Amino acid sequence: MNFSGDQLIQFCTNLLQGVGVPKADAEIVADVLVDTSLEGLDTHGISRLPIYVTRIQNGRINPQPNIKVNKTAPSVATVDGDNGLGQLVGVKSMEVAINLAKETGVGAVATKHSNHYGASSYFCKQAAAAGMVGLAFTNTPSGIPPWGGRESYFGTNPIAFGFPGKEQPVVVDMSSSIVARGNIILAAKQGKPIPEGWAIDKEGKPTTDAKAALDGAVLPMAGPKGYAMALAVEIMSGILSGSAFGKNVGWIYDESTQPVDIGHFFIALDVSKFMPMGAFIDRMQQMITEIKETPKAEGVEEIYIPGERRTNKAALRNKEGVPVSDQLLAELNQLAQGVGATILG
Ligand SMILES: NC(=O)c1ccc[n+]([C@@H]2O[C@H](COP(=O)([O-])OP(=O)(O)OC[C@H]3O[C@@H](n4cnc5c(N)ncnc54)[C@H](O)[C@@H]3O)[C@@H](O)[C@H]2O)c1
Ligand SMILES: O=C(O)C[C@H](O)C(=O)O
Repeated sequence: MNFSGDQLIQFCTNLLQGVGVPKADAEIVADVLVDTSLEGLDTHGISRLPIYVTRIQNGRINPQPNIKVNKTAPSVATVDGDNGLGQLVGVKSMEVAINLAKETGVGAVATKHSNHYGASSYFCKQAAAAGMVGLAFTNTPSGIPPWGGRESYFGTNPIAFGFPGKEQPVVVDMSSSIVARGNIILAAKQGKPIPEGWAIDKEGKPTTDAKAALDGAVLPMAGPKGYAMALAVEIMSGILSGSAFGKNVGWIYDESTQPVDIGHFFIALDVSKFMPMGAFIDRMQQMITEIKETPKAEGVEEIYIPGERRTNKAALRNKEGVPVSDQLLAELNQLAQGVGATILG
């Protein structure tokens, strides 16, 4: 069944309020999740809500965090997320980075004691909408082995950038793994195999069995370069923030009640402190036009700018609604009924 963005935001907000998240915070988290689903990232949008809700219910995530901001220098702050929902902590942290950058041109924020924050692109778009270049990094439970190892150590650690653009921001957002683990989680849920080359099992052997891959490891993107990128992101978001890093990050997918202690890092750069915004946008537009005019390889219909396909998908889903599988719908409605929230559909 398809649901509109507004229906989904209302539903997610109610469900989160049902487990004790204050309305204003629930609305922020709902907006991140639904925006992600609208953009077609079904692995990181509302499909993640059941896990967040059950983690709140079993005391693993704090529904009412006291998020503390400590400004340590004119352009620098640290944030303690108090084990709140990652989307909320992420939005608040990027807000701090943007405000610092408005003053000094640059804002850098290291965030600790957080949770899985979903798709990095949201926070980068938040910065781009404020006329900033935005960067977001996060670690996540181990998924990638160090190059040459056969057991995972690093998270699937995404790195993301957002740049203001004429009609839409340019957003580069990618995990350090060959695919985000969300794709493997989804395949395991649906009982489907995964393509060769994505993962190894716990013995370090290549596997196409999604469940075996979740017990094993996801391979880094671009071989050793993905490993190097995962390591850099781990340092930025885990080590520099004072959060857990590597194997010490809690595994989100078990029934433990211990906080996972994920860390993030956010940077905002005020474009207007480098050049007039109009000049930047014109230069961006010239680059985009030149890229689009590149002669196409055989069989290619269009050259896309990073983030463009997600924006196109959002335009489509804003018209047609977001498809929600029967399985996810049943899962969400069961949770909603359990906490007395309005069901979807
Ligand atoms: N919170 C977490 O712990 C966590 C961990 C890993 C990934 N993620 C999220 O998972 C999501 C998916 O990550 P991913 O690595 O699978 O992304 P992806 O492979 O879909 O895209 C990676 C990048 O390549 C660009 N791209 C891909 N195909 C393109 C094409 N044909 N033309 C132009 N650009 C193209 C995309 O715009 C994007 O910038 C991201 O939002 C990421 O932040 C989150
Ligand atoms: O799912 C995770 O553990 C992290 C991330 O969201 C991913 O999809 O890789």
